[in-house]
Amino acid sequence: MSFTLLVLLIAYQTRWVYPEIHAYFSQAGNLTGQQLATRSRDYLQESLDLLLLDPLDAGNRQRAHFQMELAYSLFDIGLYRNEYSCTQPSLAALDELKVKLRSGESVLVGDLRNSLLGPIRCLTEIEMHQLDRRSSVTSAFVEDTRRHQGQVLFGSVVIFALGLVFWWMHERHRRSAERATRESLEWMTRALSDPLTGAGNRSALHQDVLACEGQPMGLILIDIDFFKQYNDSLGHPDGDKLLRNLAELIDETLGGQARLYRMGGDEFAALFDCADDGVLTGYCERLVAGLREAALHHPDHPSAATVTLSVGAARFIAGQAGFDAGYAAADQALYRVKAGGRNGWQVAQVKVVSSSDLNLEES
Ligand SMILES: Nc1nc2c(ncn2[C@@H]2O[C@H](COP(=O)(O)OP(=O)(O)OP(=O)(O)O)[C@@H](O)[C@H]2O)c(=O)[nH]1
Repeated sequence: MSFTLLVLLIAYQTRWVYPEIHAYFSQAGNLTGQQLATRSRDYLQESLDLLLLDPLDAGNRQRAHFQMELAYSLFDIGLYRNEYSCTQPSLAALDELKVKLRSGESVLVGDLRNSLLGPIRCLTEIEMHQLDRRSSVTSAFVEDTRRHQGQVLFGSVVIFALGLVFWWMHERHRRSAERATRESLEWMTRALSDPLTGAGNRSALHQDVLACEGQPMGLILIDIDFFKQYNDSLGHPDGDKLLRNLAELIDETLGGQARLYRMGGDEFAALFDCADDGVLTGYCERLVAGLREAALHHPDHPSAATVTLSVGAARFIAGQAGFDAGYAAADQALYRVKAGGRNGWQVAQVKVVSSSDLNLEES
């Protein structure tokens, strides 16, 4: 936009200002009219000087005649004849004098004054008038140039200001778009995460599985044993603290390679790329070992002094059907651990050739 305005300003300058400048300089009459009159007057002055020196001397008369011819040719132009009334009588007086000089007729000093001083006065008048005209043309040109410069300066300032305004509007728009994107990202993150532990929620797990469509994945379901008793004995705030600590512990234990989710209550899930059962077994063992090492005190555990977990795991091919089957298998494995007295882990064997032929087998 600013660029367009700048181009228009330049076009205006080229179209309107420069032709005006040319027009001023092409007024040859105004600019040279004074010079012709000056030169013509000089020739007449020389002619007068020669004749006053000795009006009878043939050489003087001849040279004076020559000077008069020169003066005459510069004096006898349309501009002077049309605009200055003294021109015609002056040319006539010069014609008369030239005839006298050519014919050898005697020329009186009084005649000289009438014949030459008149034209000299006329030329002086023309000279003065042309000078005035030239200076008025020049000052009009200077004034117009100043006005145009003012217009260009004003235009440039306006264009600069418009540029600033457009930049500011663009910047404002960009910032508000950035803020909206950031807010919607934050909102989406909040919508997909558990506010207590910061882990993902059930929707996030679902979304992540679908994003890995077709890949072999591992799923571990983790449930705290006797968490109700923990809460009852230490209170819910401590129960919350345990949930947060466990989320961190599981994350660290799995080496940050698994994504962690809180499925609700005291149940967590871990999801990771998993090409074979060895990886799944390895993760379960690391979990149990990590928890044992942390030795988190449980004041009301019926069979242990520390917090224990029940873990069920399964492999599956990512996708809706594969996940449903894998989740059900891991959940059943977890149930079997609970039923078997808790504090342990089990891996459900699932055929993972394709999502259609997933098949549960107990490990
Ligand atoms: N502190 C706290 N407790 C919660 C939260 N969500 C659920 N609970 C509690 O977790 C407990 C879950 O109880 P149960 O489902 O019986 O599980 P459990 O006591 O661990 O028993 P088992 O799993 O059979 O060993 C309940 O007492 C819930 O009140 C929470 O966000 N914070």
